[in-house]
Amino acid sequence: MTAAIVFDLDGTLIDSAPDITAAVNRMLAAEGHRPLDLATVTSFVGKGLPNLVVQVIGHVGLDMGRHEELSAATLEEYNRSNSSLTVPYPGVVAALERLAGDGAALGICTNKPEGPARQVLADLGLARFFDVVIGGDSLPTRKPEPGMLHASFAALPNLPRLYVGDSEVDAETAQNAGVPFLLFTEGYRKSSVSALPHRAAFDAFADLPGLVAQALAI
Ligand SMILES: O=C(O)COP(=O)(O)O
Ligand SMILES: [Mg+2]
Repeated sequence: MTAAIVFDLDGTLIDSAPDITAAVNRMLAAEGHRPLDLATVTSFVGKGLPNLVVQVIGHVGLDMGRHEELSAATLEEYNRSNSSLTVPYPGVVAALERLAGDGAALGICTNKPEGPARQVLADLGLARFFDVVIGGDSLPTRKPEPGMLHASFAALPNLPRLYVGDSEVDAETAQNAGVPFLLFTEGYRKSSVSALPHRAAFDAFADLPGLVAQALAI
């Protein structure tokens, strides 16, 4: 099976919301605010760090005029510790090993800033699988604009393309880029599975290699 397969990161390959929440809460603590719970912060993940901070500011009633400063503070807190509470979803490593072993070229297209994305991939032993990592600050646009996904595939061999993600943003990005979308249902999506356009959906990474083979056979 030869394919170019690009993955979203947060909520798709890794459950990173606990470290993101901890970073947000360290920023809030420095502002004298009580912590937010995991579900609240998780609901803010998906459109990149600047958007997450917009939502945090709105939620707790901080001054939106301080967005840039609070974004920098949140990123600094996240960079201080971004993989201690973060784990790959079950079966991710085995699925990536299988896909790579079958000859697939793999990439990452995440709205997380590129620096911490690379750091977390390295810390969790996942960096070796990926020939390209495009982050939310790598290009002038971010998902759901199609540019990041186009750039990810452009860095990989010219093979049949698949994009794997967990969220509304990913489904929209795949549509905008004209790439078949495989939806991981156990990440951070807010809509029902049926509301998100997808070629196939899966809730366990053990099923991914089979779904990829099916998608390529169409
Ligand atoms: O940082 C975010 O907002 C989400 O990142 P993702 O694109 O890997 O889901
Ligand atoms: Mg995601």
